[in-house]
Amino acid sequence: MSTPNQSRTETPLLSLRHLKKSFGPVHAVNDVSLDIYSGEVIGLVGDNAAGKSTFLSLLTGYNLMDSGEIYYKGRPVTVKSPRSSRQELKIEMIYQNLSLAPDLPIWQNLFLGEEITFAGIFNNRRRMINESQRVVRELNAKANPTDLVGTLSGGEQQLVAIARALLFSRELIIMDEPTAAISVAKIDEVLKLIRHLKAQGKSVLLVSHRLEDILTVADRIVVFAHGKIKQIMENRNISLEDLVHAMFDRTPEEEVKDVH
Ligand SMILES: Nc1ncnc2c1ncn2[C@@H]1O[C@H](COP(=O)(O)OP(=O)(O)OP(=O)(O)O)[C@@H](O)[C@H]1O
Repeated sequence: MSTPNQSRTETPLLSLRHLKKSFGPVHAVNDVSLDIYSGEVIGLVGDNAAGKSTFLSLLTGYNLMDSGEIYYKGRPVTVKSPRSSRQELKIEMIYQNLSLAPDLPIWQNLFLGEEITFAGIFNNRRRMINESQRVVRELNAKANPTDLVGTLSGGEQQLVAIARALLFSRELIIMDEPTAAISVAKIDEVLKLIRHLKAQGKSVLLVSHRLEDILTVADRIVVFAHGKIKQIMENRNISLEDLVHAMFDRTPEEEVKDVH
């Protein structure tokens, strides 16, 4: 197994090698290799149609790759489905729309599809509520496990989605535009949660068009363009201008001019 990042000696949580996925003539992901380490936050950026979502879908099992290899802690894994991504790669994907059921209480949302049962038959409601209480408290949320998700604020709903990752001991949390649908006041809370996950040794892959969020929390920034990784930047003293330049080869002023 070749390593694109020679500077670190520990075994990566995930090693991705030469991932490829095409849709007809479109090479959406074209020979992407990346190491993801435990306890790091990676920001994923790129222009529209750069291939970010397709790349993530190969990790979460929603699309099957045409070729390439994925190693979990050095062991080769074939991702066959979303379930195998969750169970074998320990990935939790948090979508922009959060994919929560508003009419169900927090505890049922947390255990949806992965219920704790008595001998595989009856749901163990009491245990699921207790476990939910534990993770909700760990995240310093004020909500109760029996509260309906639909009654929670956008920020609290984020928390429920993140609590799922803690509950099932996922190791990589992928967040797709987590700050797009919430108020500016709540953005800091989400960034705080990302730091909390990192402090727990979890890895976070953060996709966001809010580059200031990426610059605030990411350890490394991966720039996608035309289905490939164009650049991997250590997030040290990077300015917004540097990042925009890496993404578009243009200055932010030129970007703004183009938008108007
Ligand atoms: N299911 C699909 N069928 C056909 N083409 C697809 C499919 N999914 C993605 N593509 C194409 O693959 C390319 C990469 O798209 P992708 O959604 O991965 O980019 P992205 O970087 O996530 O873009 P955005 O930031 O706009 O969401 C695009 O040209 C897109 O049209």
